[in-house]
Amino acid sequence: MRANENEHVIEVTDLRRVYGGGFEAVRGVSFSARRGEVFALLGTNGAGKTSTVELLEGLAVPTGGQVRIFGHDPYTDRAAVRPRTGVMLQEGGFPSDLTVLETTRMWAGSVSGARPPQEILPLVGLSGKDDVRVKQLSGGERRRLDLALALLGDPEVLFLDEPTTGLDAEGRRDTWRLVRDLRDKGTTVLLTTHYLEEAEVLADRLAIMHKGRIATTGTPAEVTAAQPSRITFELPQGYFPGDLPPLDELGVTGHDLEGRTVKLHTHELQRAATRLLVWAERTGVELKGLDVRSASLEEAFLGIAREASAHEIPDQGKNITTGKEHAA
Ligand SMILES: Nc1ncnc2c1ncn2[C@@H]1O[C@H](COP(=O)(O)OP(=O)(O)OP(=O)(O)O)[C@@H](O)[C@H]1O
Repeated sequence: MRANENEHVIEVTDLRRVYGGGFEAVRGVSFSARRGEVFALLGTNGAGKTSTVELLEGLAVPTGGQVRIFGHDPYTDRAAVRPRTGVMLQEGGFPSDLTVLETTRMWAGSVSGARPPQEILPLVGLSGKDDVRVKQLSGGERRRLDLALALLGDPEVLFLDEPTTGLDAEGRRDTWRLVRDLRDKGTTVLLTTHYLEEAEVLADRLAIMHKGRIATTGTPAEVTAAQPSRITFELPQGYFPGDLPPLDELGVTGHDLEGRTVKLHTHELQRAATRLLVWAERTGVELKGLDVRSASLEEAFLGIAREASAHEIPDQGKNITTGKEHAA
């Protein structure tokens, strides 16, 4: 039976993972993903993404909290979960002397109801590579083979660990297209990536992890909207910062001055830009190099990482959450 659309296919509640030496890599992480949703787990190096995903894949037992995939514990109820999941690991680790076709057939042997290799290989752009040995594949082609193997069982949940590392721009876009198609057919995808553009393009919702906790979560638009937008311009000749309209009137929450370049940060971009332009018009000055932009996911990521470090991850904070929220 396939999960219905509103069912949370992945449910993670207050998950904790402490390694042998006592290091707590995952510190109370909660999130969920519905059928046909792409959920991206982002984070700084060592944030705990892999440690979390391994628990979701049933490869280790959580120290605390719980994971449910289709309502089952992926570790203790592996038989119920495994046939419905596809896992694309960071390093496939196949015998490198086998050809692409032999590898795919070998893998298919361990998957119940596997799709024929001839159906899967073209999907990932490996048509015509049947007889090429794995060791002769380029890094990007190996990544495609990793993906092909994860798709053999026609999974309802797909774990993609940095799926486009090593792919060129075209390969990356092909993979994005494939992930979107899978999502549209109802596959739930859990994606980890260091490419923020990839998360921005693919994710329906995302969480940014830092030091074992979720620092923020939401749709890409929600996460970026929480960060200030920016207005940059050159201070007109003969003018001083004090000649500008009062910053609070502009709805500005922060500013920097580098040489004569003014950077204003605001959560009210339209109001700030309008008032600044009206002032420039009335004063008869040109704002050279004027640049008005919303925060990108990359800026949001850097801002969150900076803020999280500055706050030493308190349990409660303005933009720092304990990860206990289930975003709608
Ligand atoms: N087996 C282990 N024993 C002890 N500490 C570990 C072990 N595996 C991972 N860690 C530590 O746990 C933390 C989280 O590691 P993890 O690999 O989950 O992070 P990540 O977010 O996937 O990082 P990256 O983006 O760099 O791949 C790191 O500080 C890492 O050193």
